[in-house]
Amino acid sequence: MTPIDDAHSDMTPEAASSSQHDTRCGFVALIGAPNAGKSTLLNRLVGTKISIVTHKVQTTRAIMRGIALEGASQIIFVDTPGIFRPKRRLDRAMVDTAWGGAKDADLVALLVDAERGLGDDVNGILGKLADVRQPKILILNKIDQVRREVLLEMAMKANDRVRFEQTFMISALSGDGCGDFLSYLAGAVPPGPWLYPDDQVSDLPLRALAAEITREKLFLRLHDELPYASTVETEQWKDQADGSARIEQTIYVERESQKRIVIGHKGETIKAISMAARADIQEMAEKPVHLFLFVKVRENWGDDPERYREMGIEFPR
Ligand SMILES: Nc1nc2c(ncn2[C@@H]2O[C@H](COP(=O)(O)OP(=O)(O)OP(=O)(O)O)[C@@H](O)[C@H]2O)c(=O)[nH]1
Repeated sequence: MTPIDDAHSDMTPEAASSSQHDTRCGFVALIGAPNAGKSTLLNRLVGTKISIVTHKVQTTRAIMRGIALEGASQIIFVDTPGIFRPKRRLDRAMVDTAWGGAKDADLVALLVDAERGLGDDVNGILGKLADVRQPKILILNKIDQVRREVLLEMAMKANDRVRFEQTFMISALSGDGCGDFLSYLAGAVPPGPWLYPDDQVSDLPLRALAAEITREKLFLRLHDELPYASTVETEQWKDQADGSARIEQTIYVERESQKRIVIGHKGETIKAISMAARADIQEMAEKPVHLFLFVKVRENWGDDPERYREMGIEFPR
């Protein structure tokens, strides 16, 4: 018998039967080094494209949430920006945001790229995790690439350093082990009413998601030429009478030279970015989309705290 069943045993039969339908709801922070696979896992568990996966390291800046439903449980994921050694001011803000997300959550899940193993970055995170009070879960990801013995040794080493409630071995890419992880979370989040209607998979407004999609296309196309400090904002989203949406977005870069790169020869680059983004935004919005992209220079963008705040990043007080 689970503790919950015990608690019900002295209730009236009616109360006991209605409480069997009691819901659970909680926040799970996904913590991990850049490229550990957080976005891939989140996309899989939530079943819709919410967090953006790119091969560019450190692209997940703002905290994004995806909501998974499993049985009577609603699991709200807080996808954190990559935790890594801060260099610039923006980077430090990202790290603080990531740990802030962890402290507000009911559970903290550390996702480790098992292919890379327990390097300096993961060891640093393990050191900090020991001070986190919430129940902690270890997830070794990319098991499709790693031998079993290596995985077991890694799991043991990590568990020696931090008291994890549970260790999961998964492949976010193939889905192996992801269902077990989700079932575990469904039972681990606290009893309580759902915070979001069940058809709502993300609390990010469509405009922000649309901006993320364009930013993904921008990075996929220009990964080596553009600093990740470039950003995209949806300035206007108009649902039109014919059922389509007219969307205007601005790509902000730091220098004139970057503006030229984004636009490309005869506008070819921006056209390609726009076409790719439009296709994905259309799919997300489930309606035809007319996308208009503008490129503007915003100098010293990376040092402007107001910009971070708009992205949900707060500086420590
Ligand atoms: N082989 C393999 N590759 C994976 C797996 N999970 C993720 N990847 C790949 O790892 C890379 C990084 O994945 P992301 O999901 O973007 O990583 P992230 O942790 O969100 O990265 P940041 O946003 O930089 O923090 C991508 O190329 C994924 O396709 C897996 O289970 N197996």
